[in-house]
Amino acid sequence: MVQNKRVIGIIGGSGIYAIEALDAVQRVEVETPWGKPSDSLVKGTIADVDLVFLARHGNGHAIPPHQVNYRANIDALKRAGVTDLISLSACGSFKEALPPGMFVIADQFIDRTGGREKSFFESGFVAHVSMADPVCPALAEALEISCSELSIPNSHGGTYICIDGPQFSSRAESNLYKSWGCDVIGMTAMPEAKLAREAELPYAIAAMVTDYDCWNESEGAVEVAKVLETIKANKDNAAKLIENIAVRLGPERTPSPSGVEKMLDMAVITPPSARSSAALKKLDAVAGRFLKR
Ligand SMILES: CSC[C@H]1O[C@H](OP(=O)(O)O)[C@H](O)[C@@H]1O
Ligand SMILES: Nc1ncnc2[nH]cnc12
Repeated sequence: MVQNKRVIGIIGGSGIYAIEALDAVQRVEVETPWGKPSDSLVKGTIADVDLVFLARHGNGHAIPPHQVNYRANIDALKRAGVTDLISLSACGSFKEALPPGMFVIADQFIDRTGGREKSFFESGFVAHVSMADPVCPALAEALEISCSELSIPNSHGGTYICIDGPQFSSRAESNLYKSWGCDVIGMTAMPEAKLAREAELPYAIAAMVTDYDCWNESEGAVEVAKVLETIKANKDNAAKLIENIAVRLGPERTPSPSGVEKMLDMAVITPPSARSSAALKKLDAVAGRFLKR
């Protein structure tokens, strides 16, 4: 059964390592069948809405994007009862119309990463989820309305291309991605959004533009110091956005219009007789609803 009580999961990216507005804060260490998440989960409430926060790059930003344990992060949040997942990320921009400080509520992704664990489903339990519309339209719309209400510059829709990093792109790559029509670039939304889908979690992303990548020669190349400066200048906006979205979404939820909460009903191909007990054991949280039907 789809849960009615809402628990908002927030994954904080570069520069977002805590939520100051959280009340009744509890830090919880979690272990998952996929290993340890990036950090302890921080549970709390804002205006009677339950939230669970996770710092994607861990305490002190010690985990680089290509070594984040994305499976453990999504499993841990699912295990903690999260029903709606919002990612906050820093990103580069390919468009003059998306300048630094703009929050891009991306709704499509291009995955250029390799060597990352991208699925919960392995030998003994095979499933193919749809990534046609990877973002929950209701969460994305709520992000847009919250940004607008707070006068945070925002743009709804757009394609986020995810590279492995940790190096920024070469100018040739940057020009290529721009020519593909990508809007923004980052290093973390993949496989995060894929795994959220496999875990039947509605997902949306607010990607804060911090730079123009390097296609825009008049701006020079990307540097971490400049990225951090932009994040610092817009950090209050991220904090206000989290508070506003919690109040807007409220403590009770209705199912996502995307139907993601029942995604596995259409995706699993391995019949019960061919499923391995080892695979099933690891899927107790991620595929719990499906397996208990
Ligand atoms: C500090 S610049 C590069 C770094 O920032 C972004 O991280 P996140 O998405 O977690 O905010 C980008 O993806 C890179 O990991
Ligand atoms: N230009 C860029 N490329 C990849 N990840 C980023 N994160 C912030 N800016 C970025």
